[in-house]
Amino acid sequence: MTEVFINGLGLIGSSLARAIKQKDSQIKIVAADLNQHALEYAKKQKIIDEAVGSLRNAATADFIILATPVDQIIKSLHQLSKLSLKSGTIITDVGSTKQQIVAAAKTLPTQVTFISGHPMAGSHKTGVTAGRANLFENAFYFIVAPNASQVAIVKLQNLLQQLHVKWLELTPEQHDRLVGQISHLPHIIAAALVNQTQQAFINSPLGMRMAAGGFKSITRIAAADPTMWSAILQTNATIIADQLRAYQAELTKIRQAILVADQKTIYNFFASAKVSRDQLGPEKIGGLPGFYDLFINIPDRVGSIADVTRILAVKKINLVNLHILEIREEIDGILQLTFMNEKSRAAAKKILNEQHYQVITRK
Ligand SMILES: NC(=O)c1ccc[n+]([C@@H]2O[C@H](COP(=O)([O-])OP(=O)(O)OC[C@H]3O[C@@H](n4cnc5c(N)ncnc54)[C@H](O)[C@@H]3O)[C@@H](O)[C@H]2O)c1
Ligand SMILES: O=C(O)C(=O)C[C@]1(C(=O)O)C=C[C@@H](O)C=C1
Repeated sequence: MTEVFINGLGLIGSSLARAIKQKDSQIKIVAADLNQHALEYAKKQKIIDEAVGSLRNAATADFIILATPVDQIIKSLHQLSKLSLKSGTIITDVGSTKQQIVAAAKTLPTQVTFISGHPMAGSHKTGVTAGRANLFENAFYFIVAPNASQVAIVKLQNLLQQLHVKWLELTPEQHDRLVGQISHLPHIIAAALVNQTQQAFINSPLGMRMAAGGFKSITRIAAADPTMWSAILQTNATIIADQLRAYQAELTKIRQAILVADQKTIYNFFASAKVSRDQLGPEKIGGLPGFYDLFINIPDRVGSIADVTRILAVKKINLVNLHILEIREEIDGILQLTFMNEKSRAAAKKILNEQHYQVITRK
């Protein structure tokens, strides 16, 4: 019988547990958490089979999932490296930063495999009661596994099959730069805006309560858990500091334009943001109907996208959407191809593989 050990049964850990049980109720889930209430609740709701005291009980597990705040994940990896674990165990984590976690995993014994993971969906809510099996549906799930075999990666993806995510492999540095910009920086901006607004209304406490949709949508994530976010910022400090500086420069630019009534700069500031934001797509990821995506690496040269669409057109494979995901300037682009159904996706995968394109999606 497959045994899964989860350390940290909050929003993310319990969502994974629910999805694993949905895939196969015979899989045994053992969990540890500092919060006894979380464990009792999970046991009662049959989200887990057994609650235990600590990581020391992970010795018989086939999979170990670390789902505590990032600083605690790093500590757990050091603890695990001193335990005698089952040979072939796959250890994974769900932490929001990767460079320090992957470095800490280097101390693990060679008979286990470490595959770092990061589901790119979640909530400002925390705890076991906020979790749900379809939290990550259609979201990206980053895999950072410089030393893992494809066989091990596929084993983990099979365990997490019910999540219905889009798998994408990144290096630790690519990962931390990417999420620094699209996740960590926005959380800092939201919290800073709430703090500054609070100060602005220090003598009129009802001021913030007057806020309508605008303030509420940009600050929803300021309600996120401070423990989790302190650990994230601490483990991605240099990258976030650079991104914050670039953001401050953008604020300085618009401040200057306002002061000198430079209407053209002000207009372009909003117009360029609107074009980019309009391309972002739907607000909600969890619960959307399934899309059939393929991700391929494309070389950074004129005509490379046209080459891909021509190959598909010759085979009469219809594309629903095509999107270039630029992760960093220096590396090749990633092209996201969306199809109407699985049959088209599979046919496209086959033909593009034959033409030596590197397909990076796994299902
Ligand atoms: N919240 C999100 O949107 C989101 C999304 C993706 C990834 N993540 C990452 O997932 C991880 C968990 O986040 P979450 O949102 O589930 O937080 P959470 O607060 O809901 O859950 C964390 C759980 O870990 C437990 N815990 C803390 N320290 C522990 C320790 N030393 N040993 C055992 N249990 C401990 C807490 O009691 C809690 O139940 C974090 O690393 C976070 O960066 C969060
Ligand atoms: O939806 C939210 O509330 C989130 O903040 C989720 C969110 C993010 O998008 O920044 C937060 C942290 C994670 O590491 C991944 C996802």
